[in-house]
Parts: sequence; C-alpha cells; structure tokens
Amino acid sequence: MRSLHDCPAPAKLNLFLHVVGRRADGYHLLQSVFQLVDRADTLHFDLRDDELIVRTTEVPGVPADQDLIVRALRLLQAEYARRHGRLPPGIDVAVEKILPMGGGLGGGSSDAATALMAANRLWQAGLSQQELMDLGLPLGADIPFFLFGETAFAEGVGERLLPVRGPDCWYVIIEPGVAVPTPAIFSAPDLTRDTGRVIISDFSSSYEVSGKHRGFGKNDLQDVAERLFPPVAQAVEWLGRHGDARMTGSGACVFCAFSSEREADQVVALVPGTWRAWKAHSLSRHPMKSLLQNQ
Ligand SMILES: C[C@](O)(CO)[C@H](O)COP(=O)(O)OP(=O)(O)OC[C@H]1O[C@@H](n2ccc(N)nc2=O)[C@H](O)[C@@H]1O
Ligand SMILES: Nc1ncnc2c1ncn2[C@@H]1O[C@H](COP(=O)(O)OP(=O)(O)OP(=O)(O)O)[C@@H](O)[C@H]1O
Repeated sequence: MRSLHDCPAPAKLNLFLHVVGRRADGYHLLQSVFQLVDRADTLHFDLRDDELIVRTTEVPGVPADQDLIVRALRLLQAEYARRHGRLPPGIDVAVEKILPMGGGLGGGSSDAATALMAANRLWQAGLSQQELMDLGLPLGADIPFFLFGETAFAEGVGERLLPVRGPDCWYVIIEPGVAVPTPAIFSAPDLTRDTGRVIISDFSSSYEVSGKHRGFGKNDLQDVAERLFPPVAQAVEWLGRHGDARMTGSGACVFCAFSSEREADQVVALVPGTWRAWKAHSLSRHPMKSLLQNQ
C-alpha cells in the first residue's frame, strides 16, 4: 500500500475538566472526560521515493517544520530506523484543516494522532497502540487520547485513560473567534488547581441518572479563559440560555449538549452571525480504526 487518503482527524470535547494538582515540572494534573465528535480535519498520505516528510499544503500560521503532523511523522520515522536499522520511505501529507487552532478541540493533536496511525500502517512499522501513545505524548498532552480512540476518563496530564460510556447526543459548538494559547491559561496565578478528585463511576452514573443536559463537574480552566478572553465569556453566556454551556479544553470553543438533531439545528440557526457555529454528533470510536480495518 502506497497511499492512505481521506483520513479523518476528529475534534474532541472535554465534557468536564478538573485541575487536581501540579507535577514537579509545572505540568498540571487533570481529570477529564474526552469525547470524540464527528467534525474533522482530513489528511492524505502518499509514500515518496526519498526519505523526506513533506507537508504539501499551507497551514496559515504553522510552518511545516513546527507542524505536529510533520514532527510526529519524523519521530515515528526515527523509531522505525532504530528498530529496523534503516529509514522507511518519506511521506507527502496534505491537510484540509477545518478545526480552529487554539480552539480547545485538540485539532493539532488529532492531526498528529491520525498521521501516526496512517504511517504505522503505510510503513508496516508494527508499533502497538500503547507504543504510539508513548511516542506522541511529548508532542502534545491530547495525542494519547486520540490514539486511544474511544470516549475516555483521563488522569495524569491526559495519558492515563480508561474507556467510559459517554452520552449519545448532539452538540452545538460555538467558535468565539479568538485563539487561546494553552500556556496562558495554565500559567494564570488565579487558576483553580485543587479540585477534589472524582472517581469514574461518579461520571457514568451522573449521565445515567440526570440525563444528557446537565453536565458532570465543570471546566476549571474556564474562569481564567473568560477573564483573559471576553469573547469566550460572551459565547458561554449566550449558549447558556439554551442549556449547560461550557468551554472545552483551554478554550476558546464553547459547547452544549442536545438530545435531538432538530434542537441542535434550531440553536445553530439562532447563533449571532459574528460567531461561527456548528453541530456535531458524539462518536464512540475513532473513525480511523474502521478505515484501517477495512483496508
Ligand atoms: C487542556 C487540554 O486541552 C485538555 O485536553 C490539554 O491538556 C492541553 O494539551 P495541549 O494543547 O496539547 O498542550 P501541550 O502542548 O501539551 O502543553 C502546552 C503548555 O500548557 C501547559 N500544560 C499543559 C497541559 C497540562 N496538563 N498542564 C500544563 O501545565 C504547559 O505549560 C505546556 O507547556
Ligand atoms: N497540524 C496542526 N494543526 C493545528 N495547530 C498546530 C498544528 N501543528 C502545530 N500546531 C500548533 O498548535 C497550536 C494549538 O493548536 P490546536 O488546534 O491543537 O489547539 P487546541 O485545539 O487549543 O488544542 P488543545 O485542546 O489541545 O489545547 C496552534 O496554535 C499551532 O501553533
């Protein structure tokens, strides 16, 4: 096989996100439930006749050498060389980006995870899911989740993952039009860093008992993001009129769950024209898994 085209890199939502502590290196210890949704960037991969990793499309604001896709592919290429004593062929990668950067949807991490899954297959590199997760973690805290590829309860910095049943529902997502840099949120002095730990069954039973509309817990990064980026606060306030609206990740995007597509459509139609908004359905499994199974 020399090509893998139309590979999806879906967005994630953090249904809740608690900061429960801090590691000695400054990284924050989190508890979160990660949910995949069916809106995705699309990536295309073609093996080359040389050993270069080449991004063939422009991504505004992201030079190719800094792109998480290119960095992830180079890491896997080096790991292959370590195991097999020779470099595998290079790859041309084309990216169709629709997920906003600095949106809290994990777009860059998802692109990198899809690239690792695709290249592992194209090169027949044979790394296990856990080996790919370990390889990706230093590039971005969300990469292990996308490789894990199922709704997950996450601990640590996001690398300790347990499968969990998420709500089967529609989400309305608002892009408030600002890019939030993750470090700006985690370095804020007033960030809540001591939320009490929850146990996984608290989350599962909350969705079973109280239905889909009242989310579990909260996003501890939201207060800081709302203060530093007022459009986030405005989007939370507006969407909050229709349900339990909250921010995903370190922002900026804001989401709210609905049980029917019709309700989601109605709310999307009402969103003020200054914001981009869309609906998405929850996904229980990463679409790359089916795509690779059917190859
Ligand atoms: C907040 C989340 O979106 C939740 O899904 C992610 O944990 C953020 O993941 P990410 O955007 O991939 O972030 P990274 O590139 O790994 O980290 C960016 C910076 O944010 C801070 N950071 C990030 C994650 C974390 N658990 N604690 C931190 O303190 C660190 O200063 C780090 O240098
Ligand atoms: N392929 C990529 N797509 C998007 N951003 C990338 C990519 N490669 C590197 N980046 C860099 O990563 C930064 C964060 O982008 P990303 O879309 O992952 O943010 P995010 O959705 O806020 O992520 P998170 O939820 O993990 O905080 C961008 O501002 C950009 O500089």
